[in-house]
Order: sequence, then C-alpha cells, then structure tokens
Amino acid sequence: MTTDEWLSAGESRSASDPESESEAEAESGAGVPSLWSISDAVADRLADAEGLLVCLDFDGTLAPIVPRPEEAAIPAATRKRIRALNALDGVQVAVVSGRALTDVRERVGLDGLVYAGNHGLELERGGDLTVHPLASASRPALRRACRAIHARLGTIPGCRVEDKGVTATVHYRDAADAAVPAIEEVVSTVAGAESLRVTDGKAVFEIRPRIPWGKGRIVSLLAAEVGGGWLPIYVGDDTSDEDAFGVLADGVGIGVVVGSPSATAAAARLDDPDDVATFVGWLTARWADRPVEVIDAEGKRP
Ligand SMILES: O=P(O)(O)OC[C@H]1O[C@H](O[C@H]2O[C@H](CO)[C@@H](O)[C@H](O)[C@H]2O)[C@H](O)[C@@H](O)[C@@H]1O
Repeated sequence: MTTDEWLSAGESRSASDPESESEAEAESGAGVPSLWSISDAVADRLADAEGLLVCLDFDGTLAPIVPRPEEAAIPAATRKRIRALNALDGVQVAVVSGRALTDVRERVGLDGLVYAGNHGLELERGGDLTVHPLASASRPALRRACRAIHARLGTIPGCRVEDKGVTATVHYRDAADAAVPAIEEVVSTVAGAESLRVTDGKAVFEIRPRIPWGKGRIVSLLAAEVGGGWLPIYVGDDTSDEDAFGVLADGVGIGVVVGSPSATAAAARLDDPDDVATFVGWLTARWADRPVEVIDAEGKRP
C-alpha cells in the first residue's frame, strides 16, 4: 500500500479525534448471544455471500492468554484449521493483532494470509509489508517514551515495557494491584508529553501514535478491497477489537467476541480460543459444503 493509499483510507475521519474509531454503541456483554445459538442465521449469511473475509485477533483469540507474552502460542490444531479455511475458494483469512507484524506472523506461521500488526498500522499482503506513514513518523517519540517509562518503572516487579516499533505495550499482569495506578500515571504522563495516546487492554496499557487508526479501520479497508458481496467476520477478545466490532455492527458483517466482556459491540460470543478453533472448523465445513450456483452459458440461473 502506498503512502497516498494509507492517508486517503484515513481521510474521512478527523485526525484530531483519534478516539473516534469506535462507532457502534457498546452494549452489555451479558446480552450477547452465543454464536452457536445463532448459527442458523450465520449459515444463512454464508449462503448469501460471494466470499468470506475472516479476520482473527491473536492473543486471547487464537492463542490462550499466558503471563509472559513471548510464550503465547497458537495450538497446532488451530493452525491446521486456519490453513484449511484459507485454502478454500472465495475465502481470505486475515490475522489482525496488536503485536508487531513480524512477531505475529512468525507465531501464526502460515503463508497466504493477510497480516495486520500493531493494531492495523502495519499491513502485509502477498509479501508486501507497508507501515502507516504517520506511524512511522512517530517512531522516535515512541522510542523516547519507552526509554522514559522503563527508567521510571523498571524497578517495579512484574512491570515490563514491550517496544513494538510503531506502538508499545506496558504489561502489568505480574505487578501488584497496588502498583497499577502509579504505572498508569507514569504511562499517561510520558505518552502525553510525546503527543502519543494510551489505550488499555488485558493487563496492559498500549501506547499508540495519535492518529485515527485502529483495527476497525484496517478491517474496513480489507472489506472494501474484497468487495461488497463478501461477508466480513471478525473474532477478537479485547478492548482494541471493539473498533472492528463497531465497523461490522448493524449487519455490515459479524463481530464475535471471545469471553464475556462487560460491554461489547459484537453480535455474538464464543467462550475461549478452543471455541474459536471449533468455529473456524465450522466455517470451513459450511463454506465447503455450500451449494455451487449454476449459471448457464447465457448467464441465466436454470
Ligand atoms: O491484538 P492481540 O493480538 O490480542 O494483541 C494484544 C496484545 O497481546 C499481547 O498481550 C496480551 O497477551 C499476553 C500473552 O498472553 C498477556 O501476557 C498480556 O497480559 C495480554 O495483554 C501482546 O504482548 C501485546 O503486545 C499485544 O498488544
């Protein structure tokens, strides 16, 4: 993707309002139906679709959450199911992660997928990796922020700074609960001084460039590319995935949240990464079995 394409894909929103990514109202997660309770309706959407764009988050969705980020791994059976789904005609699987793109691509370990890293600021299709130009410009500020945060928080047990190039994550999963407000204060002060923004996630603070771009924007971009007849599906478990659920709300696609969040814009939920693997297998079987439309030489349906 060229610089112009990145910038024009973002121009419909105000650059001064980076938080404007989430559009749909989040509703109580308790009211979201299990995906399996609405599987007939999902099957109907599949039957009507010309193609399937299946976007999958990584941590907490494909890989179970673990205390140390470097130990997160996708089960072999899940990898096999994703490969089978992506091999079908009319299907494109995309992995959309907060991790750096090279990190998540290596952990998934499959060719032929679309990979979006750093919450969609990096995109790779067919071996062509590009980075949002405004995010690239923020790298020096991000690096300074990582150093400053590490200098101030490096002595807090269980607190770690993960520099991912165009975003960073401050982990506090192993820190004492009592230390979290002080960690948040330091992260927010340092990021603010560098004109970066802070979002939250599962036992993390994410530091991101102050531009209106997130997982929702990348899902919109991918959905526009495959075409209006394709059905976009997004499966994710964390706060940053709400952006993607938001753009797929109101029947645009199907957002599926993993777990039971207190509020979500997703249309359905799955229990855990094992349930996600089952869903990937179910999609594969449904798509492979769907009736092939017959059109005669004159372009008519008999
Ligand atoms: O968008 P994702 O693919 O879900 O990535 C979001 C963040 O995931 C990682 O952190 C999370 O998973 C860790 C390993 O299970 C866990 O220890 C941590 O508490 C979670 O927040 C990753 O380390 C971050 O860089 C990603 O932004």
